[in-house]
Amino acid sequence: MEDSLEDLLEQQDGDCGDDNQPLAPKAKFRSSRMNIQRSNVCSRAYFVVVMVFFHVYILNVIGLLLYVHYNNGPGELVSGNAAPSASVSDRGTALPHADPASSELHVEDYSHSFSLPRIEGIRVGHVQQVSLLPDRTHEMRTMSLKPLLFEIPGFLSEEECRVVVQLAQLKGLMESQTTTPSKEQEESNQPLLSLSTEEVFSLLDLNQDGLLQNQEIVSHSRSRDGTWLNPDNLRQILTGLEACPTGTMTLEDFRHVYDVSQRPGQQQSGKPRSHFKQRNKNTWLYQGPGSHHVLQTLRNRLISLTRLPSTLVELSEPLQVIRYENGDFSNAHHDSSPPQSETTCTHTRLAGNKSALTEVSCRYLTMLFYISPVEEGGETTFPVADNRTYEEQALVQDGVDLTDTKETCGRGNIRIKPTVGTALLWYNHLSDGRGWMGELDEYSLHGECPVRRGVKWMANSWVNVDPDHQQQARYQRLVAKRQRAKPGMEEHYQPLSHSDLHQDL
Ligand SMILES: O=C(O)CCC(=O)C(=O)O
Ligand SMILES: [Fe+2]
Repeated sequence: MEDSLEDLLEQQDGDCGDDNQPLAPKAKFRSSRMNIQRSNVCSRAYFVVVMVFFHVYILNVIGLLLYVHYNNGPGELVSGNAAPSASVSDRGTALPHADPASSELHVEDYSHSFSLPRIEGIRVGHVQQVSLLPDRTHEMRTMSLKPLLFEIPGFLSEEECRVVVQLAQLKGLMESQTTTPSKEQEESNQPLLSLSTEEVFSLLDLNQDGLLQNQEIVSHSRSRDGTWLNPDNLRQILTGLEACPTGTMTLEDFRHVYDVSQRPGQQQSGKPRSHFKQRNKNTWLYQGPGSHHVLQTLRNRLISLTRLPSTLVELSEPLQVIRYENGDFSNAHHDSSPPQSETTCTHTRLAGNKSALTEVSCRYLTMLFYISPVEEGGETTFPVADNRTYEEQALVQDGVDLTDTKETCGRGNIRIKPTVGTALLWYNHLSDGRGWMGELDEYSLHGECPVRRGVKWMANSWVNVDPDHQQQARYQRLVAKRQRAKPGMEEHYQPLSHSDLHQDL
């Protein structure tokens, strides 16, 4: 009986085909037990279990691949060709276009996949090597963590700086000046800068066609920061414009609306007037295809360094070039605005139905370039960088106002000397914790100390992002659609918002 069982087991073992060696007689019984176990291993149930695990594993791998695909793919659709991390070629590249077929997708279907990379600061003083040019690396030093601020010496060569200055001079600069309003001015609601109605009209009329268009007025939303037109003026002018049957406003129409908006008691906002003060001359340089290769290079380096989607950068404001003369300065301010339900971003306004809301600048990050040597003064100050807490009231201590760079420049936490070719990069907003732009980083407060000797040239590159990512997606879809509707326009393509209002060089 035992023999026949053993025979049977040995036969099964043989079926497995892995051990047909003759066994020594003493080991025979033990070997039979082992054979029983082996025969279990080869059973159908075991085979089924292995196959189930195998299939589950394969399904997991496929699921993971699909997840990665759908998280990257649509992001690129909205964002265009993300530039390769910090290694972009120094030549200007063609403007990437959204894939027409994919852009038919519903906005909400892919809005979750937006993501804005951030450079790691590690700690103050940390230096990282970045490769922006094929033949050299740059050192990027962390200056503060609140805000996340970096300094990159030699970001531009001296020759590139000269080109940018010359392009700005060729284009021509516009005066930008605000003065401290006196108490009486505040009370009587006089404009911050006494400009005649004709002068205000002319400043607003960017294309100088003798008519004001809606776009021209809304592009001045920066006046919310205290330049020569305050938000109440702006709202009243916009309302007046909307009432014009032609959709444009002549000087006569404007005179009526503007003069009324200047009368005491007409200011609707109860908010205190901004104390932002500045004096400089500035202009805007388009950086898209067809522009000077140095301007394109600059933008490509920004994309490369920040790893931001290139379309996002390409749809942002043009390069602002500023000239500060002796005594010129800008008081401490934020370049961007806090996300609020009663405001909307200027740059995405064309895609929105939020025309009743106040338009504000939405700038995820600032890149500031020093493009000339400065003999003395002109430092960039970050008065509260890396402070333990931020409180607006604490900015004024013992009668000393830290936002008043004219008086208190030396007291700021960080003061950066302008060195030709150096770039500063900082994030104006925190992350929302989901990879998109969140709250305004209050610590990004900064200003410019008065130029004491010589002239200072600098440039600002702002990357515009709408905190409402669906609105940003709608805007980018609209631009892509407009591009498709104008085949052959690629060579001369300009972003819809700001560049439409500034002549191309
Ligand atoms: O010139 C500087 O150092 C700062 C300028 C600035 O903050 C600005 O233009 O927004
Ligand atoms: Fe600024």
